[in-house]
Amino acid sequence: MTSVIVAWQRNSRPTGDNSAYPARTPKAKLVDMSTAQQTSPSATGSVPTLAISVRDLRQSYGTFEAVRGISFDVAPGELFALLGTNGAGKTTTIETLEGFRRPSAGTVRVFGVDPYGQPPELRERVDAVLQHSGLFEELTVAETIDLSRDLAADPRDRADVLELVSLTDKADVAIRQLSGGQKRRLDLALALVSRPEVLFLDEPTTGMDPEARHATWKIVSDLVSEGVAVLLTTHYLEEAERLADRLAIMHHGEIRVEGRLDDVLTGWGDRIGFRLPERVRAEDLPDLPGADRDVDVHNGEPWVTYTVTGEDTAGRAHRALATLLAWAGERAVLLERLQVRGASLEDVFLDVAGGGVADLARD
Ligand SMILES: Nc1ncnc2c1ncn2[C@@H]1O[C@H](COP(=O)(O)OP(=O)(O)OP(=O)(O)O)[C@@H](O)[C@H]1O
Repeated sequence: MTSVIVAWQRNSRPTGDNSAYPARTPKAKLVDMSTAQQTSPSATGSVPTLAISVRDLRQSYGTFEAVRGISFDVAPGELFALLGTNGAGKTTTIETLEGFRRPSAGTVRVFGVDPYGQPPELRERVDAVLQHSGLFEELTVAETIDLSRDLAADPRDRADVLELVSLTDKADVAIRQLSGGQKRRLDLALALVSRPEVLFLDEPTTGMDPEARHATWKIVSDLVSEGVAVLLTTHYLEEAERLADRLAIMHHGEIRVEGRLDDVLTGWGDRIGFRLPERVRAEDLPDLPGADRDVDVHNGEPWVTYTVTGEDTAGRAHRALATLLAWAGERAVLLERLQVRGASLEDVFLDVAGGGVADLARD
């Protein structure tokens, strides 16, 4: 009985729910991960090729609409990163996919099945690292893992799981004595015990030191290589850059940008930047063909950025740079710390957070 409570608590949201939680029950069926995704039928009897499918999802808390008509898919062996500003609706989306909330409108499917209430055919195949883990503070690490193992049909060995997350030397330590980052690693360990085919990771590396974070990235990429579908939310953009096959950026409940990282960054243009020379006024800077100019303050210094977007970005950035260098040469102006670079995910994110971006790179 205790183990059921632990598993339920570990996957539950503590407050403010808008629907009753379905209690988790012990897992009973053995799942062969190598074949399950090809052979498990959907509710309609067809063989779904998508692990996760979200269509026109809307989710409201009372009169407040937290998720406003989003759609995306995740295939087996793919990691999809859901990024976004605070309160954008990422956790709400994951909780809906986990089966904790019924959509206000639209549909969500996991292997073709409606996840609401965590139906038995999905319990075997899905696990999560949620933002609020709900570990029992008085239990040891080993006892906690064992309780999760009791619920799994084909659990990983306790020693293997502990080694995977580098908690072997903490096996006999009580949860209350773990650091925040160690607790997060234990959360991940618990999600790995049951060998899930779909893994929801809601800010899984928050509180981890850089080494633990890198180790977690390796674990997650190995899982994806083995065919696991992962839906990740994170505020660490580097994490998304390292792990994501595709990503979406949410803002105010909507997906504003979606696509493969390379496509998104290419669509966001190239940047030519330099420190504003002392004897040049911002209004005296040249207009460069096909480039938008912006002057602001970076690290306390005036900084000029020309952004080139649209068709043939590379060619136009090249021509803009040539024009700029000719202008500087004619005036004997030195362009300090001159740089030409592609857009970063941070550029895209900040544009989205600042509003005013057009949807781009949508599949
Ligand atoms: N139980 C709830 N009752 C009412 N409003 C809620 C509830 N849960 C979330 N919200 C609101 O819904 C919006 C989306 O919240 P959500 O937690 O999904 O965002 P998020 O993208 O995960 O944010 P963060 O990055 O800060 O974790 C927020 O405005 C939040 O205040």
